[in-house]
Amino acid sequence: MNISVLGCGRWGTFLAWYANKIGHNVMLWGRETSRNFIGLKDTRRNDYLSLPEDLELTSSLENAVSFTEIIIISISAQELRSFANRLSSLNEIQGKTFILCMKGLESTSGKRLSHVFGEEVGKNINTAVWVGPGHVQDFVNNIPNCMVIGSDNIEVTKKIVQELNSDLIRFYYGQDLIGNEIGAAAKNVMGLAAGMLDGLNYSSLKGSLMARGTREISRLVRAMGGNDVTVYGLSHLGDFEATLFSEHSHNRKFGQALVEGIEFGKLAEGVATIKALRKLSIQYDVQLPICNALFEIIFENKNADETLKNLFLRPVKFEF
Ligand SMILES: NC(=O)C1=CN([C@@H]2O[C@H](COP(=O)(O)OP(=O)(O)OC[C@H]3O[C@@H](n4cnc5c(N)ncnc54)[C@H](OP(=O)(O)O)[C@@H]3O)[C@@H](O)[C@H]2O)C=CC1
Ligand SMILES: O=C(CO)COP(=O)(O)O
Repeated sequence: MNISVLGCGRWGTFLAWYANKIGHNVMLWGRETSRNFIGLKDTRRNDYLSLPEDLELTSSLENAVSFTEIIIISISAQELRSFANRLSSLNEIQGKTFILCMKGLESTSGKRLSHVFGEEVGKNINTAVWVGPGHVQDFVNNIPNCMVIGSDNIEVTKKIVQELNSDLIRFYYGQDLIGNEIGAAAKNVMGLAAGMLDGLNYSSLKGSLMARGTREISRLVRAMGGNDVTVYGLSHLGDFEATLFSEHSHNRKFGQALVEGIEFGKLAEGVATIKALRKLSIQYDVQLPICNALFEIIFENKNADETLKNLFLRPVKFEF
């Protein structure tokens, strides 16, 4: 079938490459002035992969939307609202299925991305999310992984999975949008913490971070009406290897660079997500001590070593 991908950064370009590889006709959209887009047009490659000749590139949003019934979006999460607003002016979006391949929450409101998208584009469209572990560098070397696709409509979820499943990506049907979206966004925040631990020579603490981080996020998901078990699935815990341990993770590298006093220039979604989680922590009256410590380090310039060590001074409590 025809598939369009909107967003030609690291992940969007991979998604287009993947959809083409498994047999779909693909159109990849990027902004006309985008360095990513211009580079792809000129060389048909980026730092990670080469695009086959039959994959179409366009900078016309109208063309990309008219091309297909299934449209994948992968841009910076904080830009989704304005981008969705732009899409909402196109009549062609009516009745189509959009798949959000992003990991974040709106930093000013704490809203999930499917919520933000729905607010801007209205009701007469289907929205799904596609999250879970995976780095371009691994997939293009034929190393498979498992991911999850979820929506509010199981028939929509099944149809997307049927079109996108392959021996490179095994999909599971998501059953809990709240858990999948909060989990996917929050794993980036845990990735920032992991990078700080690496930079401070406390890498051995990453096991504890995994145990206490999942617990903290599962409390929030439950308070928000989701299923706390989802946090232990592919969208959160299942993504820890790719984020807390991988040399490819931008969030982990951001955290490490921060404590080493180096600037990290690439998109680390977890940074904006920390602000969203702080809002949700207050709104739902759930304590998020790890996220809170990261807020203090990143936005209040507190000393990372001391602030992380302070987590040890909290009162003793039951594990579960
Ligand atoms: N396993 C997974 O599920 C993975 C998911 N991701 C997620 O994918 C998302 C994108 O990450 P990544 O590709 O690494 O980021 P990049 O920075 O590489 O790409 C971001 C893209 O967003 C585009 N963009 C930004 N603002 C706008 C806007 N207002 N309108 C249209 N396009 C815009 C940029 O355009 P331009 O080219 O013009 O700069 C760029 O192409 C993130 O949410 C990330 O968490 C990332 C990796 C793996
Ligand atoms: O989501 C990802 C892996 O699943 C990518 O993580 P980073 O954005 O930290 O590189």
